[in-house]
Amino acid sequence: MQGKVAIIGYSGHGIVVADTAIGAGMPLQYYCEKNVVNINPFGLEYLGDETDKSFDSWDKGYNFILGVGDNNIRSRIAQVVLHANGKLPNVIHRNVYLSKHIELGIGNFISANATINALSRVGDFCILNTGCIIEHECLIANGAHIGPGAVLAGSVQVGSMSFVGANASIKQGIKIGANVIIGAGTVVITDIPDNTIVAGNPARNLR
Ligand SMILES: CC(=O)SCCNC(=O)CCNC(=O)[C@H](O)C(C)(C)COP(=O)(O)OP(=O)(O)OC[C@H]1O[C@@H](n2cnc3c(N)ncnc32)[C@H](O)[C@@H]1OP(=O)(O)O
Repeated sequence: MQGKVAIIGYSGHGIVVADTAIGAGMPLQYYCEKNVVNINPFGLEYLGDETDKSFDSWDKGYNFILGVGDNNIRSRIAQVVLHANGKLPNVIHRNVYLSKHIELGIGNFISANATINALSRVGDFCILNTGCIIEHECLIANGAHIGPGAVLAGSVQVGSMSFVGANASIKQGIKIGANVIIGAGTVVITDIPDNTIVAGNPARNLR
C-alpha cells in the first residue's frame, strides 16, 4: 500500500477496524478524533479533527480508513475525505471468504470470518461485520451495516444506510429498503419498506 494510514473514529468499532487493519498489514499510524483519546491500544499518533478547518493533513497522501459505526456519520465523513481528495481503501480481515466474482466499492470494512459469495455487489462505506454471510447475488447499498452473524440468503437487497442486526436471517430474494433497522435475531420473510424498524420472528414493525 502506498502512503501511511489514518483511522477516522478510534473508539468501539474503530478499535476493531484498527486491529483488523494492522492484522492485514496496513501501515496504520494515525487517528482522527474530536479530541485525544484515553484508550489508545495501538499507540497511534493524534492527527486532529478531520472536520476542523485547521486540519492540515489532506495533502500528505495518507489513506483514510473509516472507524465509525453509525451509518450516517460514517457516510458523511467519507464524503469529507473524498471532497479533500483523500484515499479511502477497504479494510478486509485476513480471514474472510470473498468470491473472486463480487463487486466491492471503497471505504468498506469487512470483519473476521465474513463470507461474500459470487455475484454479490457491495457499495461504498459499508460494514460487513464479524461472521456475516452474504450469499450469492446480494446487493448491499452504500453506508449499510450487516451485523455480526447476520445471514443474507441469495439475491437479498439491502438499501442505503440500513442496519441488519446481529444474527438476523433474511430469506432469499427479500428487498430491504433504505434507512431500515432490523433488530438482533430477526427473521425477515417479507420485503421491508424504507425508514422502518422491525424485529422478531417473523419480523414485525416496531415503528
Ligand atoms: C459489533 C456490534 O455490536 S454491532 C451491533 C449489534 N447490535 C444489534 O444487533 C442490536 C440491534 N438492535 C435491536 O435489536 C434493538 O432492540 C431495536 C433497534 C430492534 C429496537 O430498539 P428500541 O427501539 O430501543 O426498542 P425497545 O427496546 O424499546 O423495544 C420495543 C419492543 O420491541 C421488542 N424488541 C426489541 N428488540 C427486539 C429484537 N431484537 N427481537 C425481538 N423483539 C425485540 C421489545 O421486546 C419491545 O417489545 P414490547 O413493545 O412488546 O415490549
